[in-house]
Amino acid sequence: MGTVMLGTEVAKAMKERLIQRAEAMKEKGVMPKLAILRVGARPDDLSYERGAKKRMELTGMASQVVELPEDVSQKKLEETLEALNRDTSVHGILVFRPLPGHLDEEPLKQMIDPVKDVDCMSPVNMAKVFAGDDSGYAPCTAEAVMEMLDHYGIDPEGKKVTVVGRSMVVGKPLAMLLLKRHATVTTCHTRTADLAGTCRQAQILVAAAGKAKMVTADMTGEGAVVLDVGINVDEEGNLCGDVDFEAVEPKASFISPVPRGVGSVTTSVLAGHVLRAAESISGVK
Ligand SMILES: Nc1nc(=O)c2c([nH]1)NC[C@@H]1CN(c3ccc(C(=O)N[C@@H](CCC(=O)O)C(=O)O)cc3)C=[N+]21
Repeated sequence: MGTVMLGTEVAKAMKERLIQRAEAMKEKGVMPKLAILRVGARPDDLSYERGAKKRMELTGMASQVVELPEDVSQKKLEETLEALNRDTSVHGILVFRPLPGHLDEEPLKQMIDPVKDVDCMSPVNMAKVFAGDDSGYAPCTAEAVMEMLDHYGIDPEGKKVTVVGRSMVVGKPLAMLLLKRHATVTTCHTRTADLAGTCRQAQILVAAAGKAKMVTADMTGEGAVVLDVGINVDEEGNLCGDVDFEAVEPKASFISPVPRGVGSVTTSVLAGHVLRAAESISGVK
């Protein structure tokens, strides 16, 4: 029987500190503000958007959603991002990804102001994550996994950690955050020869592949800590993770659910990044 790692509990613990910091900024005349740039209406984007707006509101900060149609032109998208870069009332910018297929993410990555880049889209921030320099912003979801481990007193130092997935939003940067904390990290992906065996070896197993219920009981070692980063939407429109929770839970020592797991911490990490951006842009703290 595994202890269920509730992201909602972790978020609750982070909330007071965020409120205090936001309050201090507001007393100095700065209202920290997040701008979300969304193209189209993917269900996972909308889920994140709901969570992020709620978290900003609960911690006393502002948010604004800029919505562009699914078929928006590259030019219009770039102009919109430029305008947010220049807007002095905006401290953090989050561009939902992946973008629709006809759009090119590359110029946006180069363009976003690294200081406002609260979800690590810019190569400047990504390079910092890889260098172990925490003066930039790591992707919020990758950092949320670390917050979950810390909250539940699980130290990755010296442990065998397997990360399933190598995306630039979670898998790859998370491997770097874990390495910084002295874990022995294995990254698995679609071409990994013995995926089940590699996962079974892990003391901490992180599922970030984006494939519903792909982590099964036979892939989980006895007593493993299992973190589910997957945000999938099933046929009925319900959120579900990358882990088959029912089957894996009896073998795990700790396991995070979806929803109310890592995703609910992601928005708290995001709110913290917006605060840090507001502090550095306005020069007050
Ligand atoms: N640049 C970028 N970075 C991302 O990290 C990113 C993205 N684009 N595009 C969309 C996906 C999806 N995603 C979620 C994060 C938190 C919740 C979340 O807070 N979920 C709540 C439920 C919220 C609700 O549905 O009301 C929960 O799990 O309990 C959901 C989805 C981040 N993504």
